[in-house]
Amino acid sequence: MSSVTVRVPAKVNVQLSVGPLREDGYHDLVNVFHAVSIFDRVEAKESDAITVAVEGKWADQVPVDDGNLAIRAARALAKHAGRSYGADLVIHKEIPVAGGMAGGSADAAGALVACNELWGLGLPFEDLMEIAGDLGSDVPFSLLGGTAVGTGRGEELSELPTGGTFHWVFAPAEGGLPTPSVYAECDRLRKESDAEVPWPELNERLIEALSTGDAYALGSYLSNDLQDAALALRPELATTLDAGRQHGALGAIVSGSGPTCAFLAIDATHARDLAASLTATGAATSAMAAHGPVPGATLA
Ligand SMILES: C[C@@](CO)(OP(=O)(O)O)[C@H](O)COP(=O)(O)OP(=O)(O)OC[C@H]1O[C@@H](n2ccc(N)nc2=O)[C@H](O)[C@@H]1O
Ligand SMILES: Nc1ncnc2c1ncn2[C@@H]1O[C@H](COP(=O)(O)OP(=O)(O)O)[C@@H](O)[C@H]1O
Repeated sequence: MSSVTVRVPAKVNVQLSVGPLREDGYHDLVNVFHAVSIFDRVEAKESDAITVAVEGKWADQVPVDDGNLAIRAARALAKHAGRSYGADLVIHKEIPVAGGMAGGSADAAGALVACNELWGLGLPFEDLMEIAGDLGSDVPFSLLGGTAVGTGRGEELSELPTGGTFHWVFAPAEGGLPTPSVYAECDRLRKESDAEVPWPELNERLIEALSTGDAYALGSYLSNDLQDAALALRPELATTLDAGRQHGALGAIVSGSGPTCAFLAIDATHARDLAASLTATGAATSAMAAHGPVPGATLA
């Protein structure tokens, strides 16, 4: 087999509850992931060494050395298999980079599936999920897809039933927001306000809205404990969120650590109109309509 291609989705967090800072520098989360129809493609071609090339709009913002999460995933898989393998990885990016949509995690998951196939390892999904959890907190969800709640760092996943399809608009923002900086700002703001840090709990009404496919209810229950931190670091995002609400978004939220803003639309037509309004009014430089849930990393 000379080449394998895997399609892997972006994610939005419909609930992101952040617990206290742990000894290991992470936070315990209740993190409800929802995979959406913005995809990277990871191609793996036979080679003597493990290399990566990146194509697409944000390619220049992605490292092509061992800092690339797809390279790290391929190396982790080869180590797990107990021998050296090669693969020329080519990533076709559509997921905003450092945008709070798990773009790097998606490519790591894509590389695991592509190299497992290219190298004929035949490792079961459970093995890939375990390797994924060591690569990053979001990587297991990029493999699984659909809608799921992550606990621990976010890597311990339980699938959630979703009734029907939800329609979204995502407005990427220029420049990234480093995830560690947003978590650190969240801790700083909490320390400053001397607020009691509640233990994260799953919002049962949000789960009900997901399972019944009730977009109006879901829009009212969207929550992200990192949003205040993202807005403190990037205050201009508040204007983008307000613009989406003014154009009828059922919910408006920073996606994960940001800076991408996510808007829940009424249906596909409203999503298309909302994306057009956000760019036409200058509230966003670009906007992408998408839907969810969609499957995780899948052989194309
Ligand atoms: C915030 C979220 C929401 O899904 O994703 P993004 O919005 O960035 O995509 C995730 O928690 C990001 O997941 P991921 O980007 O895989 O994080 P990791 O590589 O595991 O960790 C990067 C850094 O984020 C912080 N981190 C991450 C996860 C966690 N539960 N607590 C943390 O404090 C730590 O500073 C850590 O060093
Ligand atoms: N394959 C990759 N795609 C995107 N970013 C990557 C990749 N590999 C490493 N990175 C690095 O990871 C950082 C976080 O990227 P990403 O995972 O897209 O952000 P987020 O965690 O906000 O979703 C980027 O700034 C980039 O330097």
